[in-house]
Amino acid sequence: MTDLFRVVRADKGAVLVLPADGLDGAHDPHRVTLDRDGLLASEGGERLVPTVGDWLHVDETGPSLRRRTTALVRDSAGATSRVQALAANVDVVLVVEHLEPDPDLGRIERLLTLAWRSGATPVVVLTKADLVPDPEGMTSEVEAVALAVDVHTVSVPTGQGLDALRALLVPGATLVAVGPSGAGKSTLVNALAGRDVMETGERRADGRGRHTTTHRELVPLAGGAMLIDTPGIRGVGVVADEDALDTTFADVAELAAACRFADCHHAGEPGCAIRAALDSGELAERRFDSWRRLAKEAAYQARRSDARLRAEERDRWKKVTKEYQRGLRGSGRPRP
Ligand SMILES: Nc1nc2c(ncn2[C@@H]2O[C@H](COP(=O)(O)OP(=O)(O)OP(=O)(O)O)[C@@H](O)[C@H]2O)c(=O)[nH]1
Ligand SMILES: [Zn+2]
Repeated sequence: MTDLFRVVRADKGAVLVLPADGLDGAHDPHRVTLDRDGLLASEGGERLVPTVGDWLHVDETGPSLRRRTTALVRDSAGATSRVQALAANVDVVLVVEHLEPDPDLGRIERLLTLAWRSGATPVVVLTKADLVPDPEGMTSEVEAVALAVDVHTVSVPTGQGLDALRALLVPGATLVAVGPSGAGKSTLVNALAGRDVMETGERRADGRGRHTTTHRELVPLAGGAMLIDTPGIRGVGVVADEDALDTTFADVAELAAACRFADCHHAGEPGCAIRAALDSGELAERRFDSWRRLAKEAAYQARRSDARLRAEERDRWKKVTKEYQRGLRGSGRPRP
């Protein structure tokens, strides 16, 4: 017997799963307990921490994670820890940002980089259009930094822009909403689901403190699409790989490629196309700084992950050598 399940929620010691043929929301999820290390075998051979959106294959030999088609990963703190998968097998990443207070362009760029890195398609959703006098003008400002990305401006109370988002909910599609706390992710998920599946800030405006989403959860929608709500991401350690950065900042990458020196630091070298664009106003200082900050993080993460790989390789060899020596001892031959 083989069966396919989808992880709808991942907790510390267990995951909740729904059968692939029962993702219509009519079933109660099953609980799959994890072993003490919280890992599961995967198709690729590695043991992984399961995350929401993962497909779980179960047969006589036990559960095993299917290879992820896409993965939204963030940098987890600590020098030895690996990246943490926030969601897997996602088709569209909704980068949710409020219009009131003012949208944070740097945060949008950061989350777009996270989204591009995942392999899924990013879409920007600007919420609370009902609270600002000029949503169109603000949308244009965001469009100018979200290159090649669709930007939708919505309001849940008025229903503005929701149909355009519903068009993304094609059967079988998985969408994940990311953004800061209070951006309106849960409100949006509820509006798209047509029922209150996630608690929102509104519900506990009763003095018991504002509700904030505390866990990630996959919500199967009636039309066959699936939506993942995530807790507000505060200063996410974006795992910014270079390709993702070059996509988010295609304009900056193009300029940098036109600098006279291939290793230009854009710090006053002759023939620097970036400097020229900053001077002419073609490139905004804010955007350049945002790119530089993320590029620095990417370089740091790359060095750290190299160091980790080297350490793992060293450990592996230590083990191999030890086993070899043990083997020699066992065979009665002299140790080298
Ligand atoms: N006026 C207005 N308020 C909205 C809109 N969308 C969300 N809100 C309000 O904004 C507050 C925060 O919304 P949530 O949906 O809880 O935000 P969230 O992004 O899920 O926040 P976390 O769970 O903390 O990550 C709530 O009081 C919502 O009612 C909107 O389109 N217009
Ligand atoms: Zn330069």
